[in-house]
Amino acid sequence: MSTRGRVLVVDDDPSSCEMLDEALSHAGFEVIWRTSAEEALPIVREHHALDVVLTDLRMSGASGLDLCRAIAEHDPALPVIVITAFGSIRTAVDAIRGGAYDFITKPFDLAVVALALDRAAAHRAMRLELDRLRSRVAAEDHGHLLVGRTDAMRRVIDLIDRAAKSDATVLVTGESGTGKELAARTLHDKSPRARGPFVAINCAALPEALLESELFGHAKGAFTDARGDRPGLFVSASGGTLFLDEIGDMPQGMQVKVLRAIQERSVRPVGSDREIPFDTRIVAATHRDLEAEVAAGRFRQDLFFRIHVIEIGLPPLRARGGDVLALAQTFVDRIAARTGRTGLRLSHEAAERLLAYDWPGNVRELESSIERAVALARGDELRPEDLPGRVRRSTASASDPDTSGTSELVPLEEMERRYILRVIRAVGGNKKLAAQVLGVDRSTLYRKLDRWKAPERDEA
Ligand SMILES: Nc1ncnc2c1ncn2[C@@H]1O[C@H](COP(=O)(O)OP(=O)(O)OP(=O)(O)O)[C@@H](O)[C@H]1O
Repeated sequence: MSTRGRVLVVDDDPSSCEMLDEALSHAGFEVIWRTSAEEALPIVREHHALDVVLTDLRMSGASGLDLCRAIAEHDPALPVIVITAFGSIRTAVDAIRGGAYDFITKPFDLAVVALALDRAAAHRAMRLELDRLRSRVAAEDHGHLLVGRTDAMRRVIDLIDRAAKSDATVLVTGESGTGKELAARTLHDKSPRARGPFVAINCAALPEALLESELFGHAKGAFTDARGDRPGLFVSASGGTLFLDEIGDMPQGMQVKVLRAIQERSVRPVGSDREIPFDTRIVAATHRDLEAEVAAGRFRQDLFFRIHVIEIGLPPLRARGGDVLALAQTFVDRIAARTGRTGLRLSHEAAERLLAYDWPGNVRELESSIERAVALARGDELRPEDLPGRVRRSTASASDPDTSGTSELVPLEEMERRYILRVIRAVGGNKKLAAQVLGVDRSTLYRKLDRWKAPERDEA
């Protein structure tokens, strides 16, 4: 049976308690009563389902005000209504200052008491709902955290921390799904601009004309649909960060305009002759090798230098094996928090498959594999059969073409090729670092890779 709420009545006069009990129960409340603050407090501590406390102010022993303070400490969302003698408004004011939600003066009308209780119970419900939403948002915020304990990720996180302190333009590089956008967002969140907007746009997803008006804005009448002036993203991200995703895919015509905007720190909206200044930090990202794009004449060198002030390179997931399970666990926990399935866990066998697989789609692929596994799992344990086929079929030997410990006899050049690819993989695809490890210069490394004409991923 649903009631109007559960009330704890506290009064040192048992007959008052009995009277309130009878009247309020009759009005549809569930009543518990105690004749002292000392006896009431354990009820507050143990009774989690209380909606409101109704207490007399003056009692022998601890006062209603003392009770108020103790409750505020133990359960600040539990409202307390104090009953004061007529004419002692000052004490009522003191009670409110001491944390009481409301006060009622004696002699009271029972209908007024019931209304005050209703209001307090509704307030309690709202506070609880707010707390629940807050913790959900906090859990989602948690989703902004870059998970990573391997050296490769620690270096990335350290670089983000340092870059966040400056206002320099940053280029985030890495294969698809390695967390470039998340890194950009983390950089923004850690920067002095954190309170400003974080605006992201995918430069590869829009046709050139649309991209231009999105980035720079347009004046009223600039084209058929332009019914009013509209600021572009460079301007609307002022005070914050503009994330230009897939900048390597931006058409050449736009590259010139973006370069000019970054240099001048102002934009001219489409169809306008007015310059609008902006104060926006630029973070760009690409999955392409921009240096190679510059060499091939597809990306402007001057723009490359502008955006390449600090480079944050995200290693592919296969180069941070130690993070795979931590990430998987994070995704499992996140789904568990979202759905209330607190018992979800990875089986040992499933964990082994996750470790053996080489994740060409990187963290995004891992995330979607976990989502799928949770959706398919029969119980709380995620089993290998819940994973996508390609992950399920992976075995350590297939994913780690080692150069040692194999009975296969191969020509020296093949051995060299395998070893070079392995080093490249181990350093997260960073060719400069790979060349250093191998003790050759970068051009030698590129020449060899060109000769084999096999992208290193083929091997993985
Ligand atoms: N280190 C990490 N910790 C936690 N979650 C991560 C991490 N890296 C990536 N993710 C998650 O993986 C997914 C893909 O990340 P994100 O979109 O940032 O990748 P991306 O490199 O920008 O991808 P694309 O190149 O395809 O745009 C997101 O859901 C992101 O939250």
